[in-house]
Amino acid sequence: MIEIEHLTRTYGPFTAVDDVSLTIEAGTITVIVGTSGSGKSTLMRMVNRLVEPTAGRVLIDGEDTATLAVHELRRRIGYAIQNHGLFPHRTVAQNIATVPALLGWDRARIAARVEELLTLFQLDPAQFGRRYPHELSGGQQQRVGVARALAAEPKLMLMDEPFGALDPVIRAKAQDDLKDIQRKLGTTILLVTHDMEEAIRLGDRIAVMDGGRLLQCAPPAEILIHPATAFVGELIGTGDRPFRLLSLATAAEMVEPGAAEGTAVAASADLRDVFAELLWSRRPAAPVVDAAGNGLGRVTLEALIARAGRPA
Ligand SMILES: Nc1ncnc2c1ncn2[C@@H]1O[C@H](COP(=O)(O)OP(=O)(O)OP(=O)(O)O)[C@@H](O)[C@H]1O
Repeated sequence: MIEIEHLTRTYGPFTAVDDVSLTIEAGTITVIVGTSGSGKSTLMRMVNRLVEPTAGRVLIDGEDTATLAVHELRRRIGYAIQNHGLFPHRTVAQNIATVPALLGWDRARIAARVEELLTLFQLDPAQFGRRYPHELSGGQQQRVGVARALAAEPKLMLMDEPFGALDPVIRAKAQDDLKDIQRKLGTTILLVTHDMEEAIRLGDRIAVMDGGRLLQCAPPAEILIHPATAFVGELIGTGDRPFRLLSLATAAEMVEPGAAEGTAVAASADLRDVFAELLWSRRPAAPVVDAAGNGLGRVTLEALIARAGRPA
């Protein structure tokens, strides 16, 4: 568990982060969103002490980070940033191996981990492991940056716009992969993004910042339905609200008994995609199947419309 208590950072007369308190439960993803310059990166960097707080403190599993040696703290925390920060004179494999090597893993274990991560991020280990960062595209560098941050399976990951340079298809895949890895390892993640879709897709909780202050920190549905201020509502995008609300649930949660015609939708499909499919194919309902293709029932347009509205 991460406890951020009254964190403040000033630069001269300017307050970049203003008395922010926030608790992040172990094994959850908290996504920080906010306008440019609202203090998101500064808040995150105070967790691994790339920026020292002016006031306040951060506790990791009850331990005050100010009492730890900085290198010790950073070794424990994975850190992935938009411009990836790869070491230019080390190969991709060496970059990913950085923290495991510091931790004294044996060579075979490191090699296996590098191969596993490159494969996970769809980079052929034989081809990419030996290359240098300048021999990769921006999106490939970014994936290597995330792989490096994950290499030693840190319990806590800080991610600052980690998927910013990825195209929408790879981005969605990288987000799904991150979520899978996070569930599998129980990693706690604090992630900064400008992309509200990403925040809703990944966040167990979304923290909204403005002018250095934390305006609201709550699960996505709560933020969508009850934004704490008009600014939070604006940031979350009022025009997209019904669709974003639908995107939080899957067909499995809305399945009802009965038949329907046409192509089936997967139980794991999110309700926004199901809604789009029904509108596009001009159907009042679609059959729902599980991963093995067994029929589970149907989902209806009527039920989706009811679900997309603000709860009474
Ligand atoms: N070293 C510094 N000296 C002075 N001001 C700084 C320093 N670092 C950050 N700031 C200021 O603090 C504010 C918050 O910066 P921060 O990088 O945390 O914002 P952000 O929300 O992450 O922005 P963005 O979304 O644009 O990356 C900005 O106004 C920035 O100019």
